Amino acid sequence: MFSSRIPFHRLISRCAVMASKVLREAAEIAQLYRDQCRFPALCRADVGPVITSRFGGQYCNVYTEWTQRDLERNENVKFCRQYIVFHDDTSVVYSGPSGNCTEIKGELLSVDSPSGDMKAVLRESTIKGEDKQLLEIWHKNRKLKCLNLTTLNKHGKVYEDDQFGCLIWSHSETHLLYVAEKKRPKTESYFQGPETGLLTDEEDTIKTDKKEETVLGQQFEYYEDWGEALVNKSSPVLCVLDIEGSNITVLEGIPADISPGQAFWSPNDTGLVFVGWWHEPFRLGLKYCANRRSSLFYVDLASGKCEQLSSSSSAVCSPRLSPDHCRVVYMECGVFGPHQQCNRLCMYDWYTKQTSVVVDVVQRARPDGFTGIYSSMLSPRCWSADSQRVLLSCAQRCRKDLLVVDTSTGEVTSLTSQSEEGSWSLLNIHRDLMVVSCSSPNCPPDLRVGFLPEKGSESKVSWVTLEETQPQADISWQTLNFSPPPEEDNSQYPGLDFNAILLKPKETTAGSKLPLIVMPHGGPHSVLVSEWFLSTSVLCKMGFGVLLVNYRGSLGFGQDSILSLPGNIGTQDVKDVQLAVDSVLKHGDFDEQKIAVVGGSHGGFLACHLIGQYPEFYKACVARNPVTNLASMIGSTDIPDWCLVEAGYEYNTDIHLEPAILEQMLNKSPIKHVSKVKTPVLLMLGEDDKRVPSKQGIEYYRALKALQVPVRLLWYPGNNHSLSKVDAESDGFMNSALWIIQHLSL
Ligand SMILES: CSCC[C@H](NC=O)C(=O)N[C@@H](CO)C(=O)O
Repeated sequence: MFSSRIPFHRLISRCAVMASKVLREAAEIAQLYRDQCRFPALCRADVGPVITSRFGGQYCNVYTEWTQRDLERNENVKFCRQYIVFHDDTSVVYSGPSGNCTEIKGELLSVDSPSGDMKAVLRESTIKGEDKQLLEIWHKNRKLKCLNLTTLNKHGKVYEDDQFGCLIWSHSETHLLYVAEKKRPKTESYFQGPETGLLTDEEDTIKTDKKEETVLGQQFEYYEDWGEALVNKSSPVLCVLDIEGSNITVLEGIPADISPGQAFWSPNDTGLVFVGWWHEPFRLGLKYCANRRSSLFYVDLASGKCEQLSSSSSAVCSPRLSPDHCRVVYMECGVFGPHQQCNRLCMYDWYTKQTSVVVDVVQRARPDGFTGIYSSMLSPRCWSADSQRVLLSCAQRCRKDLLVVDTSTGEVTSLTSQSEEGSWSLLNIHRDLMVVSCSSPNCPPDLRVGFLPEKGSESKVSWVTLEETQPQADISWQTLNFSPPPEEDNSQYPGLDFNAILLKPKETTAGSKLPLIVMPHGGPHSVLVSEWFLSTSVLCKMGFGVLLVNYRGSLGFGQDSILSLPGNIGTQDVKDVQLAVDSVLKHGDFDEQKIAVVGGSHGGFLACHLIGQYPEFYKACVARNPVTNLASMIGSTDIPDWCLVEAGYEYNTDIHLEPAILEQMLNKSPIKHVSKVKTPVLLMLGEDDKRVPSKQGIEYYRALKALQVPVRLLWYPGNNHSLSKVDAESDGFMNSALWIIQHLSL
């Protein structure tokens, strides 16, 4: 059994040192997960008006909102905490919390008026057993008004999502703007209404001052929606509330083929500026898809005239008005093609009506290291006080940095590239006071404020921490860079490199080898930045090494890297991940027999590919809502264009699928390699996933069953693509960890 050339005692001791200690008991893992869940994440920050005290000192209030998983209540709780910041014109003099945390319940949206005197809240509430949406107006310590929007019945549900939703005060503070679903006709069956075919609903007649028509035979009408995470959101309308008169106007004049969202008041409140997405001939999923044809529009309130302000052939998002009300910045990228790309930062001059490109698409990293703009959204406010510079946070390779853009020169300067921390997120900026959050793979998010230094002194920003977090001493992390060997270089896009983040438990027994979990991200045009993740920190504390791979095609490395992948999925990305793993193994810290792969969506696609293409290598696999067969997915996903583009074809809404195209899609899919799989697979599927319908996972499950490869399927009702409900996420984590422990024989 043993080689005679190695003495038996040495073999025993070698086995003993090689076995690294991993936490295996379910109860202990659950306790660790529970402990790590106690670090909240920031989701919003607002800066209130500057107040000058009797003694001449200036101060302002910083309002923050946080979310935290509550495993006992099985929900994500949201709470707020406020801070007082005393400052002079350029620096923070004193700061501290003003009071404790308060849980926020039932609020869908809330916003202070520009002066800070009033507050508007959109609330959901159950009244006499029925769900209602209420719009409340608060003034100082009083609730001035509460409108029951559901009963008023001027429109459907108010949109509270990031894609379309908004709740915005007019500059005059007399009106509020929001987006809601268009009112639908009341319907009844041909066999339930009176024979006249037209009914009136008395209750609605009273509430809406108008006879409401009931149409017959349309109860089963299909309304397209905007896909994954935007279900039942079909036809948004812009709504304006006149606060004094409690009057709601649903805006007309917006072209019938446009869905409006992300709206705000124009200078002088003469009209509304919004992003309009074209929805003909049909709607495609919008979440994670910045590449949908859309433009900036202005609708004039007096005339109802609607004007298009940006190009008809691009995709735009996040328009933000400058403090002097003269200019609007927004991000723009190409239509169709990769779902997330390098953005252009554009600027529209309100008075000259001229548009300029402030920062263009970056094909390759510039000599100063700038790789382009990859933010999915600009922060609610992003302008410097003098309306000259714009601040944003975005991935630069695998680190999220704070960048300042000078709008007159297009010059980009990083505020954070020299810092030691992992990644930075801009929450807000107001009168040059920046509110940011900073985290690392071993340090949960903190909260800091600092003044934007004047141009030329950007590196001199001095941060004041309002909420501190401690780095976790038992986790170490590093960034690793990789260059593909010549035979894997992309001839169309030569010389591209990529990177990975490696997390390791700090304390390891000398000579022992760690088990390794490989995690490629989804998208594929997405990126894993060096920030805090709950699951990776728990796995690392359990005793695993974790390798997060940003293969070629990831965001943050230049547009060429993104463009190098479509047409090459299933090969280039798979080989990049394997190269990263092989390189890490060469350093000898990890046990080659104890490697697992975990991924969701396109990351699940890669996990399934890796176990098919490297059948002896991975000892356990976990796949969340994986893409397993592009050819069978194209007809059922909310983003069929993804299948064609990533398979290397152009997409048109009237595309006719040829057998050769379907064959290519099949060839690039993990199912093609399934007969070689030996690795035990844990599948986790969301019943309501519109992006990668659960049938993808089931197709793979059946194939593995037929091949007698160990497979287990976890089915999460009420969950969509992200499997992010608290019980699904925590159950998924526990089962993944235990699956890996079992099949790595730990
Ligand atoms: C047809 S679904 C393609 C995969 C999916 N892409 C975009 O939604 C994906 O990988 N999603 C990632 C996020 O980008 C995920 O982790 O869910």
